[in-house]
Amino acid sequence: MAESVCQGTKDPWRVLEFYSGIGGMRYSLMKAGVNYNVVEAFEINDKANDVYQHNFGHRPCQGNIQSLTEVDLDGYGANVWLLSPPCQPYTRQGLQKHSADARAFSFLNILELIPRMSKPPNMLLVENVVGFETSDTHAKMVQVLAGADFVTQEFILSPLQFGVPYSRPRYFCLAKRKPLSFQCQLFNNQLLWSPSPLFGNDEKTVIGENGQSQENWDKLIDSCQPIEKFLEFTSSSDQGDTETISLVNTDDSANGWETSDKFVEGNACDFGSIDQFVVPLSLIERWGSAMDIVYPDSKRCCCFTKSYYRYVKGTGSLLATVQPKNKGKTSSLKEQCLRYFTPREVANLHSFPKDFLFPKHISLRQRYAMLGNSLSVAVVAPLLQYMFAEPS
Ligand SMILES: C[S@@+](CC[C@H](N)C(=O)[O-])C[C@H]1O[C@@H](n2cnc3c(N)ncnc32)[C@H](O)[C@@H]1O
Repeated sequence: MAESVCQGTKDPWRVLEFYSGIGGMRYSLMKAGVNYNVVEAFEINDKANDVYQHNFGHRPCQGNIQSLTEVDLDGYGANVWLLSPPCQPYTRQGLQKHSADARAFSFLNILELIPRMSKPPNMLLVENVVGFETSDTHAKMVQVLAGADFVTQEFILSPLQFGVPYSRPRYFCLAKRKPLSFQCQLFNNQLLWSPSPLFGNDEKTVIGENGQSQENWDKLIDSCQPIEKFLEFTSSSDQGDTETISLVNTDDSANGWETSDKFVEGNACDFGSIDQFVVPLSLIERWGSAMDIVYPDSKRCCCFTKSYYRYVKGTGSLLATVQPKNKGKTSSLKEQCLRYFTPREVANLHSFPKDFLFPKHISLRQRYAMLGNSLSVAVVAPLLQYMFAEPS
C-alpha cells in the first residue's frame, strides 16, 4: 500500500476543504467522528471566511480556487479533498450552461490538476445540486477520476431520508483511489437514490430510483421529527386572543449532536425583535398562493435557498405560527401569522451544532444567503463515515 494510504490508519487524515463557505463540510467531518486535520480551506467570500474563522479559529485561504496549481496542492500533502463547488451552472432554475458557465471553471481547473499531481488525494467527496449528474462537468469529473485510478459511488440524498423534516435533495460523489475500496463494492460506478449502503445494507435493489415510490416517501416523511423540534420560537394562544411568543430550548438531539447548550448570543436575538421575521401582509396578499406554508407539527419543509427572506416564492417554507382548524388555503393566511424561519432554525434544519454562531456583524440577509449555500450535516456525515470505512 502507498505510504500516504497507511498514514490514514493512525495519523489524522489530512483534509483540504474547497469552497468552505460557513464550514458545513467541516461540521460533517466532526459529526462523522473521523480522525482528521483540515490542513487548509479555500473560499473566495470574505464574509463566509469571517463566519468560518469565528467558529473554527482558522481563516480559510481567501482567493480564487481557479488559480491553484498542482504544485500548490501537492504542497499540502493532503489525502482527502472535500468539494462543494458552485451549483448555479447546474440548477434547474438557471440557464444550465454547465461547464460553459464561468462559475464552473474553478472546479474544472481542480479536476485538471489531479492527473498532474505527484501525490493526488486518496479520497474525495463532491457535493452539488440535482442536475449536476447529467452535466458535461460531471462527465469530465468521471473521466478524470477513472483515469487517475479512482472508484466512485454516487448518491442523490435528502435530509428526509435521515429523519430530518427537510427536503433538500443533493447529488454526492464519493471517490476512493485504488488500492482503497468501498465497504460495499456492488455499488461501484453506480448512482443510488437510497442511503441503505450507509447503514450497511447491500441489496442491489437500492440502485436507481426503484424503491422511491410515493408510498415510500410518505412513510419516510411520516417517520421524520416534527418541525417544532427545530424551532427557536414557538407561539401559543393562551385562552383568549392573546398570542405569546416564547423562546424554546430545543436540545441538540434534534440535530443528532451530543451537546445541549442553551441558546446563546449570535442568533436571532442579535436582531432584537421577532417582528422582523413576520411576513408582511402585503407579501401575503401578493404571493400567498405561491407560498409553501408549514406548521409546527409538519414533517417536511422546502429547501432554503440563498434568496430566502429576499423573495418568498420558491426560496423556502414559511411557518404558520397560529395553527388553523383546517390547514391550507381554506383558512385565511392572514390569520395564521406567517413568519420566516430564523437563521438559527435554518441552521438547525441543516443539522449544524448549537455552538455554530454568526459573528454579530453578519447581516440577516447574509446569514440566510450563506446558510442557503451550505449543506445538510445529517446527510454528509454518514456519507463521510461510509467513505472512510475500510472494507472488512
Ligand atoms: C455551494 S457553496 C459551498 C458552501 C459550503 N459547503 C458551506 O457549508 O457553507 C460554494 C462556495 O464556493 C465559494 N466559491 C465560488 N467560486 C469560488 C472560487 N472560484 N474560488 C473560491 N471560492 C469560491 C462561494 O463563495 C461559496 O461560498
